[in-house]
Amino acid sequence: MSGKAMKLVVVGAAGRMGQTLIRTIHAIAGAEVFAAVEREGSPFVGRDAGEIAGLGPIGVAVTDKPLEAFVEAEGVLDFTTPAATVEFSGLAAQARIVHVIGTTGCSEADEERIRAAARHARIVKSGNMSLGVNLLGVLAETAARALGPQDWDIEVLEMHHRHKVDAPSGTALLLGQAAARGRGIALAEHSVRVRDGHTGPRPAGAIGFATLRGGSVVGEHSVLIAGEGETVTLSHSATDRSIFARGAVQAALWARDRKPGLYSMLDVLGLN
Ligand SMILES: NC(=O)C1=CN([C@@H]2O[C@H](COP(=O)(O)OP(=O)(O)OC[C@H]3O[C@@H](n4cnc5c(N)ncnc54)[C@H](OP(=O)(O)O)[C@@H]3O)[C@@H](O)[C@H]2O)C=CC1
Ligand SMILES: O=C(O)C1=N[C@H](C(=O)O)C[C@H](O)C1
Repeated sequence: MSGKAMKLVVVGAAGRMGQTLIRTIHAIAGAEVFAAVEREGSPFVGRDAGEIAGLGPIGVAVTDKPLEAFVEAEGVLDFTTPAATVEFSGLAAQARIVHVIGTTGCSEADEERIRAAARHARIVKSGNMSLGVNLLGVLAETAARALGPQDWDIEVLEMHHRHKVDAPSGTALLLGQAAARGRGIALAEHSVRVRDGHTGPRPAGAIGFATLRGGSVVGEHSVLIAGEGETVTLSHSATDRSIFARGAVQAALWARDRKPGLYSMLDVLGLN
């Protein structure tokens, strides 16, 4: 383990998570904001990343040249868009640095490109970087295993702010995957993501998803397991994005001395 602060690049540095990451890394002794990246044409290119994040100047100007930043760095923290993340995974693999991916809404084709990059890079990817949600996933898996599909119905409910562009959330899918693992089934074959009109009765063993959007909600998730006359509800409320940023920095530090591969926050947190 190196004693020096880990040199981290924040991509999407002017975004909601990007700014939170800049503030979080700045406050952690074992990590430093080495570079900050925004897309070509962004009005933030050339501005100081600390000023954008409300810290005051930190001497790191936002750049639109990710590879130049990556080759001198040790890790990249990426909460951007699926298209950008796929591109960054190739560049991070080329530069042989750690890539922490928080971006959600990736397609199966995107996931395949990320798996390919993980042959050369150390990638940690999770729909939610917080300790609380990853523990909730473990609890949901245990509950789903104990409460069988003939008598108990699983529904995942989530709410996020009005700006969120993907649904269901990455966290809702992570929780659905955990419940499916508990039941020993493939989520893709049992998930019900939309209901509208005359749907007919609920198929036994389905894992349903419901999505709410509005206001400034950081992230609300519940797994409801409903039986005859009783419902078990497992919930998590995020009130501050710093929980995701701290998890991302922890993931980068954890992956620093690992072999190339695709890891999850369960690996980082020792919950696997
Ligand atoms: N896993 C987790 O724990 C969490 C995951 N997320 C996920 O992180 C992602 C980002 O969320 P949020 O911060 O709210 O979104 P924002 O839209 O606020 O931020 C995204 C940033 O990425 C920038 N960006 C887009 N494309 C590129 C590119 N090619 N190069 C560099 N920068 C780029 C955007 O710039 P521009 O606006 O100019 O396009 C923007 O500044 C979402 O997928 C969200 O679901 C969020 C929180 C926690
Ligand atoms: O877009 C967000 O804001 C969040 N996205 C992640 C998700 O899709 O689950 C994590 C968190 O809930 C916030």
